[in-house]
Amino acid sequence: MKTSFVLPTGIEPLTRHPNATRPGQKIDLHHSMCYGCGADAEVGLRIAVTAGEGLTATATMQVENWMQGGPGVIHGGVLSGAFDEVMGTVPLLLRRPVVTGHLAIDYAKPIPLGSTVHFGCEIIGGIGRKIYTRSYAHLGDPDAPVAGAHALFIVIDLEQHFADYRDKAVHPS
Ligand SMILES: CCCCCCCCCC(=O)SCCNC(=O)CCNC(=O)[C@H](O)C(C)(C)COP(=O)(O)OP(=O)(O)OC[C@H]1O[C@@H](n2cnc3c(N)ncnc32)[C@H](O)[C@@H]1OP(=O)(O)O
Repeated sequence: MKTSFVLPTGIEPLTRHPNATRPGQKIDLHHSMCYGCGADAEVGLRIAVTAGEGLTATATMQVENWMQGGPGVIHGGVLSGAFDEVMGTVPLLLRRPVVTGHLAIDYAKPIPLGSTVHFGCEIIGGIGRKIYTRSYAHLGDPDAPVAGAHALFIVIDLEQHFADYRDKAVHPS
């Protein structure tokens, strides 16, 4: 798939944490009100990410009517959010909390409402606090991708990063 995302030189391989989610198991939620994965979010993608071997994962998302952009197809921003969620979850296999620094999406085919989108994702490697990932999406045939993505995630200190915003957090009612 065509992309203009350029990986830097010097990326080093990373190692799965010994206590990471086992292959075939669902990777823990960010939190239950997360737009990407939370079961309690008022509006959300409700994506479940399953750990694969090594630093890989898979996920699925149902394309619901509220996700419409062009007539009959998913909005590009929704798909972008889905890639962000999938790729942002995989670093949990390293047991390192991250936020997105840079996200790049390649849209190859329109995705119809009512589809099930299947995602594959892997961590490419890292440089210091920078973790590089790639992902692709298909509608049932992995040899026919409909979109792809790359992202740079930055490892954060979880408490410090959100310290100024926690009083705004919403909780399940
Ligand atoms: C785990 C908890 C639950 C999280 C839910 C995850 C949901 C899915 C993921 C998301 O959607 S997260 C939400 C969207 N992202 C953000 O809100 C992040 C907002 N940005 C920031 O908070 C800061 O810019 C950031 C923490 C990413 C970086 O700030 P820092 O001050 O910690 O680090 P710095 O700016 O020094 O950058 C660290 C390295 O990354 C590089 N970098 C940062 N942003 C970059 C960028 N956009 N492109 C390329 N490189 C970038 C930067 O050049 C530097 O490289 P070097 O180490 O080589 O000097």
